Amino acid sequence: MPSDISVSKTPSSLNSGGFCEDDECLMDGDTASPEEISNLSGAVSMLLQGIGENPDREGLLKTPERVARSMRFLTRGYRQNPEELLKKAVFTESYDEMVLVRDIDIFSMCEHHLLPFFGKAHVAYIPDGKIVGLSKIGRVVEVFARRLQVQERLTQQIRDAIQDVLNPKGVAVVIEAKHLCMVMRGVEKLNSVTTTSAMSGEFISSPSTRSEFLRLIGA
Ligand SMILES: Nc1nc2c(ncn2[C@@H]2O[C@H](COP(=O)(O)OP(=O)(O)OP(=O)(O)O)[C@@H](O)[C@H]2O)c(=O)[nH]1
Ligand SMILES: [Zn+2]
Repeated sequence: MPSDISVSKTPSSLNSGGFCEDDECLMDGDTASPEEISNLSGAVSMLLQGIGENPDREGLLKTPERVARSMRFLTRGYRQNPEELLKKAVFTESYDEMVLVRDIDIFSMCEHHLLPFFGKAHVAYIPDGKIVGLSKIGRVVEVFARRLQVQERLTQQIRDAIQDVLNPKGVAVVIEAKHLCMVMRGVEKLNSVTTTSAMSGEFISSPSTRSEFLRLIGA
């Protein structure tokens, strides 16, 4: 097992819900203890042996720890609280037209094969007295994307978090993504793109609002 493991945060920075409480961790930090990295590295080492590799050959010596840290990064959304993130930048404003953040890059991992899916998210809401800092929309997308996912659930979780914190007149989320489990293995459909949507409030009740949103994202 690697002996030179440094950690950016101790488990004591986690609250009772398992989420990080301080700002750095809420945004980007990791909370891995040496023991967690060590356990994960051990599992990767077994995986290497399982595919017939020799984890002790030179090129693979540091791979278990690298993969452990990489997996922690790719799943860091489990340790971040999306609602707390959004609440950090909620402002009172009378603006009541649609706010749309388009073309947000997403990288997630399918829970079936642990392979990436990636693409764009488009997120809109219609404020009802409260707006949110624009970057927080991208951050909330990131929190849910950095977990093992299916695209449908990812889409709904983003909608629900924004709806719950802002209580706006409506939220709309569309995700367009390419799944590597359908591209580099399995059915091997290189150009397939999956689109999912989740909406609430006026995006459901008002066909013109929904159409405006779909037109603005070029759907
Ligand atoms: N609905 C949905 N399905 C997904 C997502 N990511 C991967 N999948 C699918 O999950 C399914 C798992 O099906 P299984 O038959 O259990 O697994 P498999 O034998 O590896 O399937 P193939 O990919 O068809 O080879 C596959 O159809 C994948 O395409 C996602 O985000 N949403
Ligand atoms: Zn998959």
